[in-house]
Amino acid sequence: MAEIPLTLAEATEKAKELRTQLNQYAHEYYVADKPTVEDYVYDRLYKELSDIETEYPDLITSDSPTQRVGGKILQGFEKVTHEVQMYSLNDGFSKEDIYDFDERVQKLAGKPVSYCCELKIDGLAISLRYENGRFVQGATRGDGTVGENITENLKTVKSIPLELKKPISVEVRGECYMPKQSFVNLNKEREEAGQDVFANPRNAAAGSLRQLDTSMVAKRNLSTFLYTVADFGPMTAQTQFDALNELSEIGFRTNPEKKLCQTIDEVWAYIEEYHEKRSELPYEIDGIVIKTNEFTIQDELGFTVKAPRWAIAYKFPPEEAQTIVEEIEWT
Ligand SMILES: NC(=O)c1cnc(OC2CCCC2)nc1N
Repeated sequence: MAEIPLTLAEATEKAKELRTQLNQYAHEYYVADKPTVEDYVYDRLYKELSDIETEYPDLITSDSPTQRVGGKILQGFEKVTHEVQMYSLNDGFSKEDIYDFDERVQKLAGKPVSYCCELKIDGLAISLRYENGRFVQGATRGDGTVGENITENLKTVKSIPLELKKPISVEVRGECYMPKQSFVNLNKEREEAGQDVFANPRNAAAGSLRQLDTSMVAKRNLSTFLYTVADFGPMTAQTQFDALNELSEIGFRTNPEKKLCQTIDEVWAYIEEYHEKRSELPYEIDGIVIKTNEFTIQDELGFTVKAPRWAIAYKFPPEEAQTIVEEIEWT
């Protein structure tokens, strides 16, 4: 039976209800990795909202899930200057490098230091700015000072919230990456279409975010892990570990494998643990990032021109990265 058309007032109310419900389901699926409904439930509500928006285009809002599919053809990417520089990391390649780092930090800090250890996601660094809870700008790292405005492309990345859980103004940074399985599927498609394949998931993510057709980006199944707060706004975390939890509380996807270590021996054990586990992860990592946990100590130690003195990236031996992807291709 044909639905009786809604009045504008009914449609306005219904659209708001559907948006809230759909955005909650999308958060559970793409951010929390804990979906509570089957896809068909989401799809049915999505169609209901899409039909209302077709009937009443004025009801379309920037945080409507229908805006995630892209559809804009960009002319190019404008430049963005990062108010807070996006630093890179000094690298370590051996156990000795990591223990030397600990010695330097303990000496500079002049007191016991705890470390927040994080998997080093092998993707593309991005910066996201929110005003009163709304996503207003997304940019690449570029050279650390000037990056490219890729806001429209990032709006199609489902794990990036268009609206935070609190109406706060913050700037956060993290990694945009392509999951291993999505990488394998994309290369299979490209091979069948006679196109060049991507060498690795990082290149595939970078290539996807450079697309000028935003509907292409929407199809690439990119995801994110956020790990830095550049502008805290009203956020209160005093340590890196708490900041990661606070990022998650306001709606961002953060990596669940983080560990707070009280000694460098614990750090080294964590490095060995994930050197073993990396092939089982659904995304590529190229090492482990070790950060002094307390922000007071980070402030004391500060930065060199390019990188913080209070962090180091332990890099896994590169040759294994290739094997990991080859193994995946045969599954
Ligand atoms: N690829 C990563 O997963 C990653 C990269 N960088 C950082 O922290 C840097 C950022 C600026 C100072 C410390 N953390 C990470 N987890």
